[in-house]
Amino acid sequence: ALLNILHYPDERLHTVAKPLEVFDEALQTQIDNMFETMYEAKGIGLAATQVDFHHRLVVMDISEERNERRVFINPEILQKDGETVYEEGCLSVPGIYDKVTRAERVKVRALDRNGKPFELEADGLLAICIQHEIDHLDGKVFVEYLSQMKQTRIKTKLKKREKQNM
Ligand SMILES: O=C(O)C[C@@H](Cc1ccccc1)C(=O)SCC(=O)c1ccccc1
Ligand SMILES: [Zn+2]
Repeated sequence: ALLNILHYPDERLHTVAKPLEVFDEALQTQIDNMFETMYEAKGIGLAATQVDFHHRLVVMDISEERNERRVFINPEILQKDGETVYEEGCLSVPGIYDKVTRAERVKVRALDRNGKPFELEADGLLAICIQHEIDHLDGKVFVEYLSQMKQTRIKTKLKKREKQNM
């Protein structure tokens, strides 16, 4: 089922997600609904926070063919190195793209959808996306890296658009 994606500056996007402890059928449904929502919204990642589910769960597919599903549960970044700048977007901040500086490579440990631990060394867009999604789980949206002036302009712009769409 398609889930509703929260739009910035919705306060719920600043919630810090709790670790996932229960691996039941409901979780599998939540994961499948998040993939369906991410693909429909043409995203390459989606954090549970964005669909108002405040547990540490991220789905991702950065492949061109849209057929390489990745699930990260209770993800932790073990190592960061290098620095890279990328023009990011966010499904919770539609139509806004801006440059963000992040670590070029990350080593991440997480659980897969069956609760099995794994470690991954990532670079490129995968590393950027992992950092962007874990920020969401920590209640952080990429626009918060931009200047105050830009953040104010973005809030005003999105507020106006929300009012028009009422
Ligand atoms: O809001 C999200 O978490 C999804 C977000 C993930 C992301 C995109 C680009 C850089 C970092 C993280 C998106 O998928 S936004 C969709 C989009 O604009 C985009 C898609 C592919 C590459 C770049 C941007
Ligand atoms: Zn985002």
